[in-house]
Amino acid sequence: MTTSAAEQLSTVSLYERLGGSTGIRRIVDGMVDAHLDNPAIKPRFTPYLDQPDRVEKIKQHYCTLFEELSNGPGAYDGRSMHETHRGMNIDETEYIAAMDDILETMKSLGHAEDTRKEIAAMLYALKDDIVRV
Ligand code: HEM
Repeated sequence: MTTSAAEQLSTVSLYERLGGSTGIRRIVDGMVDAHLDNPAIKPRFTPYLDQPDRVEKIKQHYCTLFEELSNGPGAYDGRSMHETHRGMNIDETEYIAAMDDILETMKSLGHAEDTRKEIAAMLYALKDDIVRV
């Protein structure tokens, strides 16, 4: 009996499909580079460039968030999404721009469409804690 690609996919956890902790770090590095190159949201992030320690901490928090969302070993230990983004007055256009950066980074790293869609759905579920809070 042969196993279809869809059946094989369903047996590999999202965390594994992301490439584990190393793969997640690659996504986060690419995503931050993309944010810094994206005119829609770049000004939000450039002020942190002279604080490399803080950028590294934010990246680590992003990594643990992705690990937790994908049922990997990491547990998110940063501030809540609401607390982190409260007072920034982030609008929908910025939110979509950030999502696009993440999904385009994943695409360029070779992640399958199904995997990208799962991440998109997870991130979209966080929207109400990030936009206009
Ligand atoms: C796609 C949805 C988003 C997710 C999952 C997300 C997640 C995160 C995480 C995990 C942190 C680190 C929190 C910490 O270190 O305690 C963070 C920080 C930050 N996010 Fe977001 N974010 C999203 C969208 C956005 C958008 C759309 C903007 C603005 C355009 C934004 C601006 C920031 C800034 C400026 C920080 C640094 C805050 C600080 O350290 O003071 N984020 N975000």
